[in-house]
Amino acid sequence: MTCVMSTSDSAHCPLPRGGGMLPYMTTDQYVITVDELRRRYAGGFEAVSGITFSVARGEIFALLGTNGAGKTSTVELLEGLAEPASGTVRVLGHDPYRERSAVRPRIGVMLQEGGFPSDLTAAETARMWSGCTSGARPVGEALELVGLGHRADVRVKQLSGGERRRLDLALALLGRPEVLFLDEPTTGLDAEGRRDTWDLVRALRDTGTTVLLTTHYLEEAEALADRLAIMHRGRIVASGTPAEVTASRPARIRFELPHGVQPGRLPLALRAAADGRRIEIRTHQLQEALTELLRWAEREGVALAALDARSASLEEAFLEIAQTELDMSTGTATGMAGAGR
Ligand SMILES: Nc1ncnc2c1ncn2[C@@H]1O[C@H](COP(=O)(O)OP(=O)(O)OP(=O)(O)O)[C@@H](O)[C@H]1O
Repeated sequence: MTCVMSTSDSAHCPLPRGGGMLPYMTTDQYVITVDELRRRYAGGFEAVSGITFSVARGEIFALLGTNGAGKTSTVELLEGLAEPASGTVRVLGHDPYRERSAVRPRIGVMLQEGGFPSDLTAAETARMWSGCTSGARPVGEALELVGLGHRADVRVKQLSGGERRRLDLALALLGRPEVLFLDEPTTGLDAEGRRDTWDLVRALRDTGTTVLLTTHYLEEAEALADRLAIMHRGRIVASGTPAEVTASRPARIRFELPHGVQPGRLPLALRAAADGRRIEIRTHQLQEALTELLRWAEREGVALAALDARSASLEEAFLEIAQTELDMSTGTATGMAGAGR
């Protein structure tokens, strides 16, 4: 949990190597830069193994990954809670660990688990927090922002898990942070709460706040992130905009052939996996393949039941990447080109 206050900017960032930087950006437009970052725990286990990325001002950047991939370990380095084993981190032009006093006032942090005194009400908790935050917004405003205005006088121990997550977010927002770190911000929220949080995060981005979030919900990353990086075992294995990450994965066309029409009658290029009458085609040329299929169906007078054509979702891309990485680590894969390597 963080106290959030305010000071002035002096962005001065080293250039990150690798695929982390947008070509049209200059270094001072990046508020977070990470270069060859490593983190080791006592005992020598390396949880973060040389990652490089950068986040531009006013951007929402998502860190995704399998359990234990190193997301929280990375975010803690960005928040200045621990010192890297090697590599560099700059947040708003400063080393967040060594120049903590310059960085902390300008960032807001929502940890995975916020520890609140359970006997205080939501408003009392926020007021306590506000006491160590310079330039804090009014407590009522912070609670309203996260939809907790009507629960201000309820004790923390009586709030639901989702409401506590919202209170956590309200505290992170108290100091009007320039950079907001959100570690799994919507875990425990219902569908409506999740959508509300997405709207709030987008609104913050639209007013210039830079947001770095971790999430297990791929749908959340797809809906929110301007850019993202997928981590696996301490390394970034894919990165880019959601569209870039999914574009490298094949699209899918599914349909059922009518009785009496054999899969062998499909145009040659489209013959793909057939499971009885059910056909699945995987293709990197969705438009061309679909056009060819529909023309063939019209020509042959074939009705395609349950026709479904779609680009790969982030979830499919993620699962494929995770599986490929797993296969590679057990020596059974054919290989994978990670965009962020
Ligand atoms: N204090 C610690 N000491 C030793 N190892 C740790 C410590 N904290 C985390 N780890 C290990 O580091 C690895 C990365 O953990 P981390 O919490 O960063 O992953 P994550 O991607 O955030 O995972 P999740 O999605 O499950 O929250 C894991 O293997 C974890 O067991």
